Order: sequence, then structure tokens, then C-alpha cells
Amino acid sequence: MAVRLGVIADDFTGGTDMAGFLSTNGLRTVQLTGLPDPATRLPEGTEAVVVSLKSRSVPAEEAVSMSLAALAFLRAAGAERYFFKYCSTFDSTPQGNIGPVTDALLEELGEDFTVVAPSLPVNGRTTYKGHLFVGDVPLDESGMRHHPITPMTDSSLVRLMDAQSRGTTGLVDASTVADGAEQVRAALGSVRAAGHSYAVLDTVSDADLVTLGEAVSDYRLVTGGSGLGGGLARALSGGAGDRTTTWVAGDGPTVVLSGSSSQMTNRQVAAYRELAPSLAVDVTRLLTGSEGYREEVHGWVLEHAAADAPAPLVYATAEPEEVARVQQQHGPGSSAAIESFFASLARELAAAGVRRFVVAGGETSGAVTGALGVTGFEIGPQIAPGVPWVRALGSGVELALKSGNFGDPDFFATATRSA
Ligand SMILES: Nc1ncnc2c1ncn2[C@@H]1O[C@H](COP(=O)(O)OP(=O)(O)O)[C@@H](O)[C@H]1O
Ligand SMILES: O=C(O)[C@@H](O)C(=O)COP(=O)(O)O
Repeated sequence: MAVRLGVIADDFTGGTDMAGFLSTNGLRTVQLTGLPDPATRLPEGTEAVVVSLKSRSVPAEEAVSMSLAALAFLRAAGAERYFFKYCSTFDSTPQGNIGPVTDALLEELGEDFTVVAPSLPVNGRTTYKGHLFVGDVPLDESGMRHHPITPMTDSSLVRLMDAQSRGTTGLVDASTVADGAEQVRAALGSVRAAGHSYAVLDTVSDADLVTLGEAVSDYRLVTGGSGLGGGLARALSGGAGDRTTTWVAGDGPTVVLSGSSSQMTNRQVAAYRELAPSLAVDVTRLLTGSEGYREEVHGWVLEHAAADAPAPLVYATAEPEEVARVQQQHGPGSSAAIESFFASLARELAAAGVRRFVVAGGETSGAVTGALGVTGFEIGPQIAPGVPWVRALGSGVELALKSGNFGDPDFFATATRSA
């Protein structure tokens, strides 16, 4: 069977989010982590492949070359069409990455037009008149304005895309989307005929995603969030239903590692601290290389990790003022240093027998997954929209990679109970 869709995801939580929506909307999906070895063999019957990169916040040229390498792998795997998955909050540095990667993929595929559709209404991300909303407020008024790596200070997707890319951006507005897939196709034709290279797609409801998925099902390259991914999977599979693998959780202890500083993760950490042993990372000791600090944290986790007790939580999660203070005092490299701390902690814990990791934050998840040497995942049941359990091919280690703002305040308790 042909690979119907090849996805290039710009971070790891984004990759699992996408893989989860593709699976529940009808495509048998495998997620690969990092640039796959060209010799990687896909399981029989794979209909969608998600290559998850850690390219969201690296310099734009690096993001482009990683994405082109992922495209080459997917082409060689025989993918019929491609999807560039980025965040539902359009996380990008001022220099872009979404624009330059989109341009490079279009050029490589010999195409001159695509869509821009980050919306994920089930998690409160909608687009109206080209402006991205998070819940009830425009993106630039949401917690994303304080993101430690990719602060978002504009909500206009047209302006954001124009600033990052070579071409210009048009809009297919909500009233056209409400009129159905045929009208959307016609409107896309008009935007393209007007000389634009990209069209932002207004999306206010899950029903819109079904319309939009149908409207772009013959595109060679689509860009956007997992919402459009789900709509496209539905169109491509002809409504084949849920293709998620079901499984019984394996034995062994679980730990929760939280490196996300989003508003929702702050609430989730506060709620879970009431229920389980928790340890705040002492960022100053960590960043000043305090001797023995890593070993202390490692020892603490192992002391508290038992299969029949609440899973311990280690967190760097902090309010925006504290994150800003850390960055000011220790420099921009502090984010990466905290990621690498979680990565080495996860590696040591896996070696000590921890079998299940709940990880919060996309960058943090990328670092942890890389450290665990995971090459790919099979996709399991959803804990919350956009957060499926995934099981590492080979080692069988199970992970829940939670995007910063996903899940409700009880997410960690729900996830660790279902582990
Ligand atoms: N207390 C802190 N001070 C400074 N940086 C932090 C702190 N806690 C986490 N970080 C860094 O902030 C970044 C958060 O990004 P990510 O893991 O993608 O989560 P999210 O996007 O949900 O905030 C990571 O690089 C992480 O190491
Ligand atoms: O689209 C989304 O919102 C997520 O899939 C995602 O990419 C989130 O990234 P992080 O907030 O960095 O976890």
C-alpha cells in the first residue's frame, strides 16, 4: 500500500500530536524521530509517516536543510503528498523558520502555492480574518507572548508569513470556508491567480477542518497544524475510522519531566504537586555547574519512582518573570542547558529501569527522546486531544509527549493513572 502522506514536523510533541490525529482520522501512522536512516523499513501497511525534527528554533538555514533531508526520505519512501506540521500557535522566531522551510519545500517539489492553517479548534486555536486566536484572545495577547524561545507578538498570520517568506500571502475567509470545499477550492484558485504563494485558511470549528481537508486533498504540499492534518487524513482515508493501536501499559515505574513554561503547564504542575512527590529544578545550581547536583536529582527520582506509587515530578516549569530572570542572569544558552539536563536525567532513569515518561514541552520532549535513542514510535490511545501515548519501536519505552498548552489542569494525574 502506498504512503498516502509524508509529514515533516518541526518538533517532537508536534509530531506526536499530528500522528495522533492522523491515526484517529483513518491513516495507519508511524512516527520517526529525527532524520531517519535511509535504510529505515516502514511497517507493512503504513499509510502516513511523520518525521519529527527539532527544527522549530534552530537557525533558519539549519531548519531548511533538515526539512529538505526529511523530504528526501519521504520521497524515497514513496509518499504521494507532503505536510509541513508546525505549532497551532505558529511558534517561530522573528527570522522565521516556517516561511523559509515552506519556501524550500515548495521549490524542491516544483510547486508555487500552498496553504497556511495552524488552527486546532478542539484545543482553542482558531483563525478568523487571518488572525490566530488562543481561546478567547488573539495570539499576541495569550501566554505565547512570553514564550522563552519563540515569543509571539503578532496574531496576523498574513503578516507573520509575509515577514518570514519570499512570497506574499492571501486569505480564504471564514464565510467561504462555511460554503464548503468547492468554494474553498475556487477561492484558493483566486488567491493563487492574484500572485500569492500562500493562503491563510480561516478555521473556526472542527467542521471547517473536514471541509478544508477535502479542499486541499490534491495538494502536493500542505502546511499547518494537526487540525488540518486530521481533516486531510479523513479525506484521504475516505473516513476509514480510528486506526490507533490499542495496548495494555507495560510494567515498571513512570516519571514526569516538565521543561515547559507555558501557562497550562504551570497550572498542571501546581495541580500535580498536590498529589505526588515533586522536585523543582534548582536552575541556579544547574546552570552554575554545582557539583553533585545531577546525581542528587537522579537519586531523588529513583527513591520516589515505584510502579505502585504516584509518579514523581521533576520540573523547571516557572512563571514568565522567573524564566526571563533566568535568561537575563544566565544568558540565552540557559534553555538548551535545562533541556540537556532533562535529557541526561531521562537517559540515566531509563538505564535504571524507568519504563514510562510523561514529558511536557516540545523542545524538552525532543531532547529527552533523542537522549533515549528512540528512532520511532507506534501511536497509542489519546490521553487528551493532541497527546497520545506512544511506544518506542525497539525498546518499548512508553512516552506521553505533551505540548506546552495541551491538556487540562489534571493532565499529569490522568496520564500517570492511564500509564
Ligand atoms: N525555569 C526556566 N528558566 C529558563 N528556561 C526554562 C525554564 N524552564 C524551562 N525552560 C526552557 O524553556 C523552553 C521551553 O520550551 P518547550 O520545552 O518547547 O516547552 P513550551 O514551549 O511548552 O514552553 C525549554 O528550552 C526549557 O529548557
Ligand atoms: O500544534 C501544536 O500546538 C503542538 O503540536 C505543538 O507543536 C506544540 O509545541 P510545544 O508547545 O513546544 O510543545
